[in-house]
Amino acid sequence: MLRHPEHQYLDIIRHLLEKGDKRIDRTGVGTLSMFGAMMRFDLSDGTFPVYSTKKVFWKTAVKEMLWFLTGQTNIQSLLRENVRIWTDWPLATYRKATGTQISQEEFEAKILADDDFARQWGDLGPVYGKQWRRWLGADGKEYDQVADVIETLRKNPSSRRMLFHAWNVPELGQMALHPCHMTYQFYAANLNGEGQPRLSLMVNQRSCDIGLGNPFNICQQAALLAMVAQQVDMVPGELIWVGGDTHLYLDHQHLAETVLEREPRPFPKLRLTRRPASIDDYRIEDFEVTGYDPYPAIEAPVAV
Ligand SMILES: Nc1nc(=O)c2c([nH]1)NC[C@@H]1CN(c3ccc(C(=O)N[C@@H](CCC(=O)O)C(=O)O)cc3)CN21
Ligand SMILES: O=c1ccn([C@H]2C[C@H](O)[C@@H](COP(=O)(O)O)O2)c(=O)[nH]1
Repeated sequence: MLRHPEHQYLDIIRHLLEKGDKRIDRTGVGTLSMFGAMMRFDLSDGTFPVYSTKKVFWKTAVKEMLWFLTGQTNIQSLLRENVRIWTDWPLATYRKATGTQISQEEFEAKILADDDFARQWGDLGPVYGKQWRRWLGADGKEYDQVADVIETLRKNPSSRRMLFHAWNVPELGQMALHPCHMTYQFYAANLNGEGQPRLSLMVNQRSCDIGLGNPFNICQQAALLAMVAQQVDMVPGELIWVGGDTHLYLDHQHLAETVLEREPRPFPKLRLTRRPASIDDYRIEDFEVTGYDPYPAIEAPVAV
């Protein structure tokens, strides 16, 4: 039998536990780290790579991807979707600036209720959405990299220039966090053969939190590939994920040991229930996921 593709994830975790380079990182938590990791997932049969060895809240991850695609950078619109994974960063800024010890719940409630407060305290700076959809050029123009890739896929799908990038050097200092998943490069195959062309996506991620971030990143990147493929009348091929500094936070060792004790179960399938008019029109209800039967979730703190 073919080895379950989730073993690629488990192999990285095992490698980090056994051979990871121990260091203090920016957050002060400390990590076991390695440099240069790759995983490949064949999505051509509708597979949706949501790990099974811990429950992954895939809807939250896909909602984050939909939020990137809107071009927005304020957590208010994320909180409206009940996605709370980005609150810690503006919350830390607010606490530091005001000296108050407001709770996360109270802070989120204020962001939701008060637009002025949200404008002042809820913005993450020019992070992913801004760079993907409205990269500000030195010529003063805004560039929609996602729309450009989709147009090239339609007009010139053998192009080697189909990518978007978030590492906007002059704006790095204004971002709450530097981009982690940086380049999204597309590749179309079987352009002259029978049937629909196959679209693949390679993501280059400079920094990867293997316990919390990676499970989200893999399934949201697969969701993006499904959307773009549908928009250009192709079918998903492979998702190829390449990690730079790939690390396990030292307070995630229980997570690592628990997933390694579990035998992966089959990945679920993804079906898009309708064909929205453009890449801007997808909603979470369009994602139908069947056959997801994970082991229980594993709680772990996020390093801020
Ligand atoms: N240290 C760190 N790791 C990350 O993965 C990460 C960052 N920082 N900063 C920016 C974003 C925020 N991300 C996050 C943040 C939190 C969770 C998290 O807590 N996940 C839990 C609960 C999910 C939920 O409540 O819906 C999980 O079990 O997956 C996941 C991704 C990914 N990114
Ligand atoms: O989508 C994401 C976003 C963030 N991460 C992780 C990777 C690192 O652990 C931190 C970012 O810290 P840096 O010091 O800027 O590298 O967030 C992720 O895995 N996935």
